[in-house]
Amino acid sequence: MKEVHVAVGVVRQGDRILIARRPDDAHQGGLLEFPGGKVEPEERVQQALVRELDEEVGLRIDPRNLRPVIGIRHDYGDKRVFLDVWETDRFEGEPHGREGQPVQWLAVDALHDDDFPAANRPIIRALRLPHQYPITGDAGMDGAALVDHTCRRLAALRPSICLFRAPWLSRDAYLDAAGQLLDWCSARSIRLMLHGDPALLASIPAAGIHLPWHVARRLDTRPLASSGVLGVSCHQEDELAHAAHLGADFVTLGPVAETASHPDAVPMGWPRFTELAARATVPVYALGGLSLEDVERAREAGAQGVAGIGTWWSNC
Ligand SMILES: Nc1nc2c([nH]c(=O)n2[C@H]2C[C@H](O)[C@@H](COP(=O)(O)OP(=O)(O)OP(=O)(O)O)O2)c(=O)[nH]1
Ligand SMILES: [Mg+2]
Repeated sequence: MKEVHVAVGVVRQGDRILIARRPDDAHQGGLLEFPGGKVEPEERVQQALVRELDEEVGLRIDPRNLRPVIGIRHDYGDKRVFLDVWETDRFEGEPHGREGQPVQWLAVDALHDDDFPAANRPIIRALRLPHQYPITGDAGMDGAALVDHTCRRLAALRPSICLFRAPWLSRDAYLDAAGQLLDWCSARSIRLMLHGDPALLASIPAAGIHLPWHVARRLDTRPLASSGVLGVSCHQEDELAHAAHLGADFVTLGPVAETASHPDAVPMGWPRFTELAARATVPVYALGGLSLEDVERAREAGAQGVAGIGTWWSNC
């Protein structure tokens, strides 16, 4: 079955997104959708999206204002699609359903998986995630010093999500520090991710769990409810597939470049990263030897953004 290349548009106004309803008689009919449609032969995806947004909802967009969100391959059984998703918050015109379809502005939190075609799940995940995923560092630091330092760095960066990674601590020491960080983060709307075994969440009700690959590989089903956030550390293609099978909300993939925290790991480089991200069916953060300056480059390579220690931990 030939794959259909679909240009999909995430049009933002503040924190709300333009959503349409697919006609009852269309493929995946009756469900909600991001406006868009098939890329015609000879058309670039951005051109196709500019055309579709005009035809479907009456908006005029400059293709230079489109930014990549994610690319998702999905097999519906009766149709195979490649959803090539782009976003913009710059448009002219008042959106209206030019093909008679209802359109509305919905907050990201009001987008529910079951209202959309199945292929949209990772798109909704991607829209809920930021472009930076900071990970704590500094092997050897512990106790109050580690908690204080982490809070100071978080106060400076103000991320919306953060991974507390400290594999050098005992389980008790890790849980103690994580409990203090959770109080601090909750008061500032920072989603704190724990690192390691899903059972940690029973002691500390953090936003979610990030599984190192050696933990992820032993699991066969998603280890937490869909309201929690599941991240998985991946390094190669079969690991990405397993993370998707576990229902991961996102993965990290790397190392992309050489990194001081894992000096023995062989970097995959941007070309390989781009290839793997294109085949992934969950949002992928680029990891390893990157800094905040690499966010744009990572997004061009198909990433959700940049994850890492070096991105924010030093330069206190
Ligand atoms: N536009 C859009 N299509 C989606 C989404 N999710 C999803 O699985 N699809 C699928 C459904 C369709 O099989 C395909 C898009 O086709 P379409 O019906 O929008 O194509 P089109 O606008 O060119 O319409 P037509 O010429 O076939 O009438 O992608 C989504 O969020 N937006
Ligand atoms: Mg369409």
